[in-house]
Amino acid sequence: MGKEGVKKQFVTVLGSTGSIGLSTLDVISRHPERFHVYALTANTKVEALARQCQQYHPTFAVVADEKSAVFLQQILAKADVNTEVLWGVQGLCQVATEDQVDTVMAAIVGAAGLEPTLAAVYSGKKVLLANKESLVMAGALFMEAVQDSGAVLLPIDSEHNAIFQCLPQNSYTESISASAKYTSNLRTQGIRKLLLTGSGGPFRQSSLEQLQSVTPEQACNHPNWSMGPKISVDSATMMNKGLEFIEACWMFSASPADIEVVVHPQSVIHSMVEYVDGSVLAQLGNPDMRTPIAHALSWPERVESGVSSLDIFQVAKLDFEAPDLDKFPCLRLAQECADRLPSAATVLNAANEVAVDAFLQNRLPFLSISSVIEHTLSKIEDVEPQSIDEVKDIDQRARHVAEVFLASQ
Ligand SMILES: NC(=O)C1=CN([C@@H]2O[C@H](COP(=O)(O)OP(=O)(O)OC[C@H]3O[C@@H](n4cnc5c(N)ncnc54)[C@H](OP(=O)(O)O)[C@@H]3O)[C@@H](O)[C@H]2O)C=CC1
Ligand SMILES: CC(=O)[C@@H](O)[C@H](O)COP(=O)(O)O
Ligand SMILES: [Mn+2]
Repeated sequence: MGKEGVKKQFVTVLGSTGSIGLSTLDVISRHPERFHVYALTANTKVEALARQCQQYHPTFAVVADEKSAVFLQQILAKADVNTEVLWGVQGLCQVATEDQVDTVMAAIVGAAGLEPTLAAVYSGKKVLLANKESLVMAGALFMEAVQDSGAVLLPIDSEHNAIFQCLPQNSYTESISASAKYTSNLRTQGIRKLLLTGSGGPFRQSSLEQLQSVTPEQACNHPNWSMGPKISVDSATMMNKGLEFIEACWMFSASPADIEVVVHPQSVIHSMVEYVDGSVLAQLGNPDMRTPIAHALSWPERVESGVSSLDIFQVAKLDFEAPDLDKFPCLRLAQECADRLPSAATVLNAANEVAVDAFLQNRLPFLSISSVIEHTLSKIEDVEPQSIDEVKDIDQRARHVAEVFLASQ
């Protein structure tokens, strides 16, 4: 028990060296009586992970491979830190499922997060989902696993966390227990639609001609949020809003027709829920991920997050626009996938990861990201995957098609 009579949560942070990982540790540090860091994980930033181990003394730390594990062990031995070092996907799954773990922050970027996040779900953990790609690529099977295991799935993505906060009490638990794909039960709860807000990214006001020559540095310069490179590029193409559209369909058992994307350049309203009586509930706050992280970590209670008060007088003005689907075809492609069989979203996600990676390495122009995705979607037939192995196979095939197309450009 902690000081306040609250049972201490043992937390595994998957992706602790990333942007969400760092914000999570910042919130956790403010409440040592509530949270204990059980395990931390990184991919390549071994020295950063070593510093985190020196600060939080987790039971386990996980890195990508054996060589990195040996390097980390050496640093920790010199610093007299008694953390056990594991490596690879097996290590990630172990720290996501250990009996002592109450809560798993799923903050690895991309498809690499699928296995450990699902492992946490299968073990019935409280899963704080930042890794939207895992839900996009395996939506139906992921949500089935949540229902079967009794895991508590809480949204970290700021928009989904905002929607969650604006839903009627208990409705989220009900929506999670709905079984079939997008069995929209929103209407039975008096909800007319979900309004998913997005900033429009750094190129909201750029012309198509200007977009031809934008650089990775410009694409990663988000106007409101400080995030990792992959999601920053996704925001710049508005694929982030497309992935979030699919994420919201699965998470809230909503049909694509129930969700409207609204461009809101200030990122002060983080999303809204419209009810049949005309009421629209919104969640507002400064654009700082420590708010949704603190909300989910302490749910159903509230704790201080370190985020300053929203100065509504300084904000003064809130703007709204419809998205421009000609300038941002990635959003259109993702919305189309939401209406197709689930494998389409798996293919979309895989092709997007390949294309974004190529763009970040200056191997692909910004405007060709959507071409890679459109081509890959046209080459792989839509199916309803029956297992995670089938999802992984579709993901691999899509990556191959996207790479071959890239090489031909
Ligand atoms: N950043 C944000 O504000 C938001 C992020 N999200 C989502 O959260 C997730 C994380 O985003 P973000 O924190 O920005 O990303 P970052 O790139 O900042 O961090 C990613 C983390 O994942 C680790 N990682 C990367 N590749 C692998 C791999 N193959 N195996 C194991 N670990 C890996 C990284 O390790 P290392 O540091 O060693 O490379 C790092 O710890 C994404 O899915 C994103 O869409 C959602 C909403 C907001
Ligand atoms: C903070 C967060 O949740 C991001 O997903 C954010 O929404 C990205 O900004 P865009 O709204 O520009 O995609
Ligand atoms: Mn978001």
